[in-house]
Amino acid sequence: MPEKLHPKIDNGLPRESASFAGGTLVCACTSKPVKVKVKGQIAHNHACGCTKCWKPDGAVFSVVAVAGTGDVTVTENGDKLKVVDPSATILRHACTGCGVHMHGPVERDHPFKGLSFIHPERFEEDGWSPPGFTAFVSSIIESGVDPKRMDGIRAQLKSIGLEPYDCLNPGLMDYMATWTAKKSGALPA
Ligand SMILES: N[C@@H](CCC(=O)N[C@@H](CS)C(=O)NCC(=O)O)C(=O)O
Ligand SMILES: [Zn+2]
Ligand SMILES: [Zn+2]
Repeated sequence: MPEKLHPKIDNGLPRESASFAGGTLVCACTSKPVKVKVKGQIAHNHACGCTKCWKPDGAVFSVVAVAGTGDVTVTENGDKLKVVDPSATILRHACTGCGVHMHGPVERDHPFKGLSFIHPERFEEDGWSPPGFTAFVSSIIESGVDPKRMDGIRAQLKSIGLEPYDCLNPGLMDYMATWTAKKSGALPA
């Protein structure tokens, strides 16, 4: 019996459209939903197993991607948003009505400064770039997943083509380490 990992990855990955030029993220409230416009295609879409990223009911993983913070604009009912943890790197703005995280800018000195984390499943439109890997897989245990299920879950992720990593993927880990090395002087800036 396969695990229910996330509705957008359990029945085949969503298809990217070359004509997708951005769209509108909408929260789950039936009245006065929060709307956030995103310009352009998203980047680094992935499944994330950490306890901090928003997941739909019943999902083991979140699906989360980034856009340039300058391309992300709250257009409706932004007064319903509240930052979940102001001390976190990602300032996750959650809807106080339904709990969906609508955007999460990184504003502090960090390799991801200037990027905003968003959940593309909340787009009204199709065509966004599908997830390409899975991050923070071991962290699902922190949400209560029995460690005995991990081998099966990792195998399932591999079969979907979402290579499981316990942190980020090698490309992003190298990018962050390069930023840190340039800051410390270990590599030339
Ligand atoms: N094991 C931790 C990992 C949390 C974590 O480091 N999450 C990553 C992936 S979203 C991150 O970059 N967090 C930065 C933040 O939460 O601001 C958990 O599951 O809570
Ligand atoms: Zn809402
Ligand atoms: Zn996460």
